[in-house]
Amino acid sequence: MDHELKQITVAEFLYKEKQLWGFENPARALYQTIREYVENALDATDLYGILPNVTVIIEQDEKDKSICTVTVEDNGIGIPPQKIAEALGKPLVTSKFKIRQSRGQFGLGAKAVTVYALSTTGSPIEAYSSPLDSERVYYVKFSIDLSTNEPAIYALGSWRKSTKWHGTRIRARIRCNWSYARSRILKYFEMLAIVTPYADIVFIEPDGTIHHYPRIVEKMPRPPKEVKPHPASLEKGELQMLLKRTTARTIKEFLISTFQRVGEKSALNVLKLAGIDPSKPPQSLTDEEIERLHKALRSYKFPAPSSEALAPIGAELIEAGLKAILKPEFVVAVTRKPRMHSGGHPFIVEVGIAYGGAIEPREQPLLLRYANRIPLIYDEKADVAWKVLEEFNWKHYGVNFPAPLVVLTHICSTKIPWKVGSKEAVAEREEIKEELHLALQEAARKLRHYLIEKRREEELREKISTFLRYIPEVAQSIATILGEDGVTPDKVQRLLLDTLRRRMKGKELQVFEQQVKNLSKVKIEA
Ligand SMILES: Nc1ncnc2c1ncn2[C@@H]1O[C@H](COP(=O)(O)OP(=O)(O)OP(=O)(O)O)[C@@H](O)[C@H]1O
Repeated sequence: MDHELKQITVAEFLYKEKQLWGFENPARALYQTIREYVENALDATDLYGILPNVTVIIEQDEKDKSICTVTVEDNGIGIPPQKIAEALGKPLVTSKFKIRQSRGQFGLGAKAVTVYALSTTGSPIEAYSSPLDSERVYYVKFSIDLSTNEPAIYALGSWRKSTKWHGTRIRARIRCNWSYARSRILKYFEMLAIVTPYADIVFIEPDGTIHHYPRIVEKMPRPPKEVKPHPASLEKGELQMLLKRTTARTIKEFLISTFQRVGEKSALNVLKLAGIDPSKPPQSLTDEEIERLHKALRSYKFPAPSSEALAPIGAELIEAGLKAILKPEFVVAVTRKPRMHSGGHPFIVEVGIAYGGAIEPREQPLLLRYANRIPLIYDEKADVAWKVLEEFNWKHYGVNFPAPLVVLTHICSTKIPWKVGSKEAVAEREEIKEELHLALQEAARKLRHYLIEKRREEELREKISTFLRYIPEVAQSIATILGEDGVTPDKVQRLLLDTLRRRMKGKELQVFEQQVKNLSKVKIEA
């Protein structure tokens, strides 16, 4: 039997399996290209405490409308000159293999665009970058050599800067379908503006139409900190790798220096549980000992992981974003406390609700999903947030459909359990599902309270207006019946209103005064 084995490079894999990375057709590929570049632009700014300015331009070829050039510019930290081609042209190279929340996670996004450009138009990518504090701008024109998995460089250059700009500008020429992708891309920017109200984003369509999402707040969420791994979060393979690489002299020292939440006492307890001598060198552990250590780390009750590596958006910013973009009459947001999923990965769930105002009534709530501040647009029904929303009973919260209701969900974590590499749906994890449900309940309770108040006010308005409708007539009749000098309908009306006023207080009085104003207006006009 012929059993020929062949190994392909990661670049070739990206080339052959485009659909896994969101490049399955020209419309989706255009959207995915924008996403990958914009998310890199935001990671290069807000993760480092820089208020982002991001410009995105799509141009269509004059002769062939199915070819687009996408340009994305940011004011981020830039890429060191000698690393530009590698960062954007060598698969699995990333600065984000850290335990800290970021939009990027795999080290593949920009490379998937490079490969897609190569496979559809054959064009290289052009990148300009000026790192923070650099006097120069660096230019690289590159692609990927599929057979070696290395960047293929076509041109290099650098020059002195004439402005203070720092950041990265990247340009890709790809096969696209602008008219099919347009609505999704616009939705993406709108969703992005909601959770990034501290960014200034400009998007220019091929016909020159400019969409500007201005910065509406100057305050940014605190950038997340890099932390050590939590001992319960590791797979056995990862533990093996760390044991191989460590410079610690004993296994006890290894545990204390490698992980968060492990001190002298817990290290000794875990090693006792695993039956391993604390003075043993880490590299000398047998496979069986590693297995026992892994089990002991998983079962030992360590304190919960630090949430410093997470950067939730915060209720205040979510509310500001929802208000600015959707113009609702009511908005509320909830940020839950940190928890762990899949053993030891910390996560935080946030939920926002916007109701009424400019929101169109729909048969079901409009769901806006986010993970690590990335808007998620495709594969809605495969997402854990969709499941939670589907099972939610809105009747308990006084909402009857059709209703003008938008629900925003945000999951942030040092490790988002993505369903596939294109990062469009979050997999179901019991802990995440539970938190989403609790956050939704908390926000929906506030909506119910608002709706009850609103209904009460409407009833009150109705009651008072019925009252007031008859007052001029009654005043007129009383004045006529009394028929005394000086008892005018006006005087009687004022007397009646004062009597009513004395019996009211709070909201009731407020509504009454509003309606009295209208009443006298009608009279004057008449
Ligand atoms: N605009 C940018 N500014 C600064 N650095 C950038 C920029 N774009 C890319 N990089 C660097 O290039 C690296 C690789 O980017 P790439 O999009 O391939 O992967 P990633 O963002 O790390 O992960 P993912 O595949 O999940 O998106 C990034 O980790 C970052 O270090």
